[in-house]
Amino acid sequence: MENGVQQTQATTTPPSPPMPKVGVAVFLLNGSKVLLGKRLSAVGHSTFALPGGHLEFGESFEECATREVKEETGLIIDKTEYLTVTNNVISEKVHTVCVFIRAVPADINQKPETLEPEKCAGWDWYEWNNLPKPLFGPLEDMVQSGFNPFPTT
Ligand SMILES: Nc1nc2c([nH]c(=O)n2[C@H]2C[C@H](O)[C@@H](COP(=O)(O)OP(=O)(O)OP(=O)(O)O)O2)c(=O)[nH]1
Ligand SMILES: [Mg+2]
Repeated sequence: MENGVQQTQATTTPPSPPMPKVGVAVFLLNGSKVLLGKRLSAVGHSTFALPGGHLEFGESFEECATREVKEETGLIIDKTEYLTVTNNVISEKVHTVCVFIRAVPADINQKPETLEPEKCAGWDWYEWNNLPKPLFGPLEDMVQSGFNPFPTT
C-alpha cells in the first residue's frame, strides 16, 4: 500500500501454446473385417475412422481402448494388444500422437450401436480389402504404407 491506495495486480495468464494430445484408436477385428464409422466431429468430418478417443489421466492404453469402444459403440472388447504408434499433425491446432490397439469383440453377435450420434453417423464392419472412402487421414496414411492390423498366423 502506498499513500493509502491499494495496487491491484493484473492476474491474466498468457494463453498456453497448443500441445500434442495422446489418442488411442482401435482396430476391432471380426474375421477379415474391421469396425469403422463415419466421423461427424470437426476433425476429419465425413471420413471413415476407427473407434477411439483421447487418453485420460492415469489410464493404460488398453483401458482407454476398452472405455472408448464401449462409450462409442456399446461393444465389449477382448484380447487387446498394442500394435503401433503414429505421429499425426492433423491441422494447425490438432496434433495427436495416436496409439493403435488391436482387439476382438467379446461377443461377435453383439451389434455396434451409435451411442455418440453427434460424433459418428454409424458403425459398420468393412472388409479390409474393400475399405470405404474417404478414410480419416491418419488411417489412410497407414493403409497407404502397407500396414496390416491382422495377426500373422
Ligand atoms: N477415433 C480415431 N482417432 C484417431 C484415428 N487415427 C488417429 O490418428 N486418431 C487420433 C486423432 C484424433 O484426434 C484422436 C482422438 O480420437 P477422436 O477424435 O475420435 O476423439 P473423441 O472425440 O472420440 O474422444 P474424446 O476427446 O472425447 O476423448 O485420435 C482413428 O482412426 N480413429
Ligand atoms: Mg472418437
